[in-house]
Amino acid sequence: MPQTPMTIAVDGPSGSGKSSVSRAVARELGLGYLDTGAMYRALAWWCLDQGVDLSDEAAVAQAAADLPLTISTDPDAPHVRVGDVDVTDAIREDRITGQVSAVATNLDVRAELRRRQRLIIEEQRGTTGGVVAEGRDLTTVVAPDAELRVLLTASEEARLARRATERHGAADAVTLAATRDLVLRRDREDSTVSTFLEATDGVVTVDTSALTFEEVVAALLALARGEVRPDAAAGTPHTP
Ligand SMILES: Nc1ncnc2c1ncn2[C@@H]1O[C@H](COP(=O)(O)OP(=O)(O)OP(=O)(O)O)[C@@H](O)[C@H]1O
Ligand SMILES: Nc1ccn([C@H]2C[C@H](O)[C@@H](COP(=O)(O)O)O2)c(=O)n1
Repeated sequence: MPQTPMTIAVDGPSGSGKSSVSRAVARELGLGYLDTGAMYRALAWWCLDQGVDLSDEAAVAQAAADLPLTISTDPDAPHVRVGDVDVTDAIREDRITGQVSAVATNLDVRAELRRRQRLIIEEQRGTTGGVVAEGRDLTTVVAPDAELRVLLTASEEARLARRATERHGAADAVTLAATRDLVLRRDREDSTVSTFLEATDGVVTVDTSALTFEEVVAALLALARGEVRPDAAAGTPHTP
């Protein structure tokens, strides 16, 4: 546990490696891990389960206010529950991935989930000593005062290949085409309400396109431990 509380905020587009890298960094530093995308996914799941029309903005905002969500911050045992239902796996299904942006672009929903995210971050700072929190608006809106803010990027090609390999075991013409919509359309829609394609002032950009997973984790750990000076200039790429 760090001597002074530490929040590491990580943003980036789909497939840049936010979830997997943030979880590994949290584990290594003994911090909590907060997957904010899972909160938007859980709300989408609940709306569909309750028969709420995702295009009815007022109804979806009300669902966000009522959402009986429990999310684990243990990087070794991530789980998400809505009421008594464990939705950890269900929220990763394509039907949720394909529709979650409708929920995530609702501004009332964002206000409510950000409120909950800030509470979790504060709670983690007082218990485990901090948290690695990842999503699309952590560095800019949810935790702009985080001790370390990182934007993970990767080329479109690299991101599609990673997701295709994860979903289908290979990145060929067919699997890349099947993955394209779930990655690129979603980023297009999500970027209408958040800034995660370019770094804002003071956010360190790590381009992961040509880095292995282990190299990206090592780069973030070096930044967190102060072994590498985060260049305060906006969007300065970091090369480990
Ligand atoms: N540097 C890397 N090189 C190769 N594969 C990677 C790298 N980083 C992550 N991956 C793999 O890429 C896939 C996507 O990573 P991850 O789920 O962490 O991305 P993400 O940014 O959280 O995406 P999303 O926002 O869609 O949830 C995973 O299968 C992960 O293991
Ligand atoms: N802070 C966040 C986190 C996530 N979202 C949106 C973007 C995605 O479409 C969806 C699920 O995120 P993922 O699990 O794929 O990272 O939630 C957001 O708008 N803001």
